[in-house]
Amino acid sequence: MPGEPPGNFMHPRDRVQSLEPATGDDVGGYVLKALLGQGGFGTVYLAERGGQRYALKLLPLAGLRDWGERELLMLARVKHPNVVRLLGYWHWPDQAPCFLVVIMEYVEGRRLDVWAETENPTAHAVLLRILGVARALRALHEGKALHRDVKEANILVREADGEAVLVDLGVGTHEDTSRVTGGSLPPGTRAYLSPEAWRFHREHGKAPDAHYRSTPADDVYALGVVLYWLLTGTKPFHMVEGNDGSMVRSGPLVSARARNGRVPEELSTLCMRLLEEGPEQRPGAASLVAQVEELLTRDLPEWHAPLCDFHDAHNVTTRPGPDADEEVVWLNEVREDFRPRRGRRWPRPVEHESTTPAPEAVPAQLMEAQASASGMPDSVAEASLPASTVSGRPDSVAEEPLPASTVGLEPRDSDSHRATWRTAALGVLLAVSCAALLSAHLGGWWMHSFADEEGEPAPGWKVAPPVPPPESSGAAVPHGAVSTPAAIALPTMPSEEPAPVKTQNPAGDAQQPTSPVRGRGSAGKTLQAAAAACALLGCTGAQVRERPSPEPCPPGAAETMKQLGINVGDKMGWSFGGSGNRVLTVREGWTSVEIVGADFGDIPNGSIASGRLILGDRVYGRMTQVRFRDTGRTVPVCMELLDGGSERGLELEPGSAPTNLRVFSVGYIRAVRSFE
Ligand SMILES: Nc1ncnc2c1ncn2[C@@H]1O[C@H](COP(=O)(O)OP(=O)(O)OP(=O)(O)O)[C@@H](O)[C@H]1O
Repeated sequence: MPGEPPGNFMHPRDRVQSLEPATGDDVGGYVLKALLGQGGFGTVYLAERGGQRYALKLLPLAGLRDWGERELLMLARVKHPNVVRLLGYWHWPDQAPCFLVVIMEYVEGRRLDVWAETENPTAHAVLLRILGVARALRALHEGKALHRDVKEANILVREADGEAVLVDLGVGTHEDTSRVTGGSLPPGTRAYLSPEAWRFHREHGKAPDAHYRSTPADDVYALGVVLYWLLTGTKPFHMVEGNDGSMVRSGPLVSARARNGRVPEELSTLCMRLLEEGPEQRPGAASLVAQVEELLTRDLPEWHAPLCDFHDAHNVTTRPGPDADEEVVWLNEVREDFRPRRGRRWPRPVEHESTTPAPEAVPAQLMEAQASASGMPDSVAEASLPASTVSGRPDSVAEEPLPASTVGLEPRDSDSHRATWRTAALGVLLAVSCAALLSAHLGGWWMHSFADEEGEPAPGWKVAPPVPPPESSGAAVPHGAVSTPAAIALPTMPSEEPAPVKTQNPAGDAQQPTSPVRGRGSAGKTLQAAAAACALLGCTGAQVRERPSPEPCPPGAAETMKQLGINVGDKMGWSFGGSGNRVLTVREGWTSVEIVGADFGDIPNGSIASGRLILGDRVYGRMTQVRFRDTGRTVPVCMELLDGGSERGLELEPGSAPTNLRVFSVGYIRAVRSFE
């Protein structure tokens, strides 16, 4: 559904949340197996019935009936292999219906952004997916319908045949349907809105009855944004606030090929045509299909080379430079000779655990081949999840900059510690096996050795710190420049390098420029987590750390996020301080992270999110305020920290101790309705 709920929208789901079913529940004979996605309006589950799998979308009836029925109408109208298929619907529960339940075919696959991040596709492969979406749009447009929310998150790449399937017609419209939205902007997601929609908003936004009427050219433009991101790893523009308060583009449009020299010229030209300023200059969907089909006949090598550089175990930085901030520039400016890194992530080598001598660096592609050949998991972030539940990032995020309230950085990318994934994985395996054995047999001893290493555990570490109920403090969640003990710890190991990071005050002010990081490779993390959890839990006997208690958002956070164009579930990158992907040491308490990768809604890239780190079975981050990088404006938000695999909280890295929590320095930050 829309990235941006319409007008003066009060979320009806808040009213029915307690009635909402959960995984494992039976909804009219369909057993909910897994959460596939939760958007601004509905919740989508993988469900099973009679051995068959389905996707069930639950939309609260209260207030959303129009939207739900609109989605039904749209789905019923369009029957196309590249559009998700409607199988039925009913109101649930039968006695006192609260939800519209839409039954759809289950598209087993990955979101387009996840697919791209994992596969590091070629121009040819990208074009095949664009062809599927173009065909879907052609069918919609020929049927006088518009999708109005074309974006990576609404395109699934079906595992079985690789076809792109368009989902979420919830804010689509048909020439016969009545208008549901208010306001001068159409529903949809800001980064994908056409220039003419923004122009209309600028010129007529203040008029009470102004209503932008979307056209097929809006869908085509949005597909252009998708294509541009697939080719370059960045959005064509960032929207920034202009002098008059309206949203304007951050700079001129740079061709896809200028951003990434691996993009074939003709494909770049096509992409730029989709992004033309004037709607009449863009091709219609039918013409687009024909042009794409024609381009697919090209057979030059450049069409079959990966568009981006591969991640490998150590290339977490791009190019060496006299100044590390060069990479920050890379993130924000035109780069002719650099590409974002994509492809399956590498197991992070566990340099300190492995005693194997470092082999020579192995080219990324070759390493990938080795990884596949051996059958070892090469992408743990995705290996253990149903494909379509793996969420990806909407922008080139996992490879970005940061500040932080951190100390104790442990470099991951040192040449002197190079090891292949094989030796690294073996190292982890051995370390974990040992950890498990030791914890089982020598728990007391280990606890003792911990005390030796860390000194007396800090008071309160034996149980997860209770989260004070919001009423108890008078404020729901601390925000503003309130400081709990700083989430800064001293380096714990002599081998750790001094932290090349800035420090921050509790309000989250960045005091030094940031250094960049790259996406985290996460294979082996389960094992590492096991080791770390064992270190923290098993060896201390009876203490079991659990998740922190749920908490509501700070007052005003939901409204503010809505105004900023951020919906519940939206994600962006975050980073703790330092240069590069790092394990670093933090403590519970107030902390700050940098929002990295792109603007998050209207929050500028590089702004500082602050909140608390809480130790449970993992380290949970609850961010309750954001300070804008450019204006210094501080607003309440409700966002949680996810790790690089989009799991809530940060995994404890080996070597964590109660007062010195070792975590990885980058991940995702997600807008939430409450802290669960
Ligand atoms: N038929 C399907 N098969 C598999 N996964 C699906 C299906 N429909 C939706 N999903 C997954 O669920 C996610 C949310 O679905 P959808 O976009 O329809 O919900 P929404 O509430 O409208 O979300 P949003 O407000 O974010 O757009 C999708 O991004 C996709 O990953």
